[in-house]
Amino acid sequence: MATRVRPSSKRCAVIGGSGFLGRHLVERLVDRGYTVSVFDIRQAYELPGVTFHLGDLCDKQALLSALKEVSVVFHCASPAPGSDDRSLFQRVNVDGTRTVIQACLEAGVQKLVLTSSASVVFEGTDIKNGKEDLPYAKKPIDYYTATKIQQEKLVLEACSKEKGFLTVAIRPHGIFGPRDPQLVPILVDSARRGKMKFIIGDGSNLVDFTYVENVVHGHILAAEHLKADSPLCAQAYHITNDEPVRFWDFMSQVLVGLGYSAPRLHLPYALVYGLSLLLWLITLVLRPLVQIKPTFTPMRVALAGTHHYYSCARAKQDLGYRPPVSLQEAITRTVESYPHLRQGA
Ligand SMILES: NC(=O)c1ccc[n+]([C@@H]2O[C@H](COP(=O)([O-])OP(=O)(O)OC[C@H]3O[C@@H](n4cnc5c(N)ncnc54)[C@H](O)[C@@H]3O)[C@@H](O)[C@H]2O)c1
Ligand SMILES: CC(C)CCC[C@@H](C)[C@H]1CC[C@H]2C3=C(CC[C@]12C)[C@@]1(C)CC[C@H](O)[C@@H](C(=O)O)[C@@H]1CC3
Repeated sequence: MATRVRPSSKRCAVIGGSGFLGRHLVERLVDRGYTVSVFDIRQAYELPGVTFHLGDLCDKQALLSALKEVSVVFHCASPAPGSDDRSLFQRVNVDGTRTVIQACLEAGVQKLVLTSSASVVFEGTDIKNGKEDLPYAKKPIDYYTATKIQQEKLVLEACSKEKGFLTVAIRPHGIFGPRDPQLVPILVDSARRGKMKFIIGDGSNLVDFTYVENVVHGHILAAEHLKADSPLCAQAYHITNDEPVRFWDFMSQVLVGLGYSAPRLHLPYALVYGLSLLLWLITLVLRPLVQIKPTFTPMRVALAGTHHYYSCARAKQDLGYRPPVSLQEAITRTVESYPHLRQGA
C-alpha cells in the first residue's frame, strides 16, 4: 500500500496565482520561505522557485497533479468581475470551487484559504462599518456577487475537523496597487474619454480601498493561524486598510497624481443609477446585434455613490491583523507604479 507523504506546512498552492492578487501573494510567500505551486489557466510571469501548472480549476485531474504534497491551498481565481457571462461565473466560481474542495480532500490538503469579497453582503445600499455577521445579499447586484456568495458558503461548509480539512474565507474590499488591471486602468480610460468630470451624489460617501500587500498579509496570517482549535475554522474575515475614505477623494487623488483633473460637477445619484439601469437593459436587448460595454454600469454607479466600508475588528482580534501599509503610502506607491498611464504618456 502506498504511504502518503505528510505535506510540509510550507508547501502551498495558489489557484489564480497568475492574477493581480495571486501574483502579489506568490511573491510574498516565496519571501517567507514557502515552496509555491501556481495553478492558473495562464502563466503571466516566471519566478525562481515557483512551479506553474496550467489548467482549468474545473478539471479535477489537472488540480490533483498540482496539489501533490501541498498542505495549504489559496484559492484566488475568478472570472473578471466586469464580465456579464452568467454561465462562466457559475462554472468557475461555483462548480469549479466544488471541484477545488474535492481535489483538496483527495490530495490530503490540510487548509484552504478562499479569497471571497466583502461584496457578498452588498446590495447597492449603504453599509457603514459592516461586520461579518451581516446577512449575505438577498438580491446580489450582479452574477459575480451572486456566485461569490455561493462560493464562500461552499468553502466554509466544507470545513471539517474530523477530516483534518480546515477552511477560512478572506473578504477584501476594493483591492488596489501595482499591476491591478481594473481600478486604475478603468479610471484612467474613463478620464481619457472625458467621462470623469462628474461626482455621483454629494461626494461624502465613505468606502474601503485596500492596498494589495495588506490583503496578502491578511491571507498569510489566516493560513498560519488556521488550526483545529482556533476560532478561524469556517469563518469569514474582512481585510481592509482600516481607513475608510471618501470614494471621490480617493478617485481624485489617483487622477490628480497621474496628471488628470479631479471630477467637480455633481450629478444626483438616483438619476445616474436610473440611467445606468436603462443603458444596461438596452445593451441586453441589442446584444445579438451589437456588443456595447458601458462605463457606468449599475454596479459601478452603486459602488461610487453609496457608503460601503467594513469593520476588520474580527481580523484584528483573531489574526492579530494590522494593515502594514497606510492608505497615503499605498496611493503614492500605486500612482508611481503606472508611469505609462500618466496624462500625455
Ligand atoms: N480586485 C478586487 O478589488 C477584489 C476585491 C475583493 C475580492 N477579490 C477577489 O480576489 C480574487 C483575485 O482577484 P484579482 O483582482 O487578482 O483577479 P485577476 O483577474 O487578476 O486574477 C484572477 C486569476 O484567476 C485565473 N482564473 C480565472 N478562471 C480560472 C479557471 N477557470 N481556472 C484557473 N484559473 C482561473 C485568471 O487567469 C487570473 O490569473 C478573486 O477571487 C476576486 O473575486 C478581488
Ligand atoms: C467609472 C467610475 C464611476 C468608477 C471607476 C472605478 C471603478 C472601475 C472601481 C471603483 C470601485 C471598484 C470596485 C470593484 C471593481 C472596480 C471598481 C468598480 C470591485 C467590484 C471588484 C470586485 C471586488 O470583489 C469588489 C469588492 O468587494 O472589493 C470591488 C469593489 C470595488
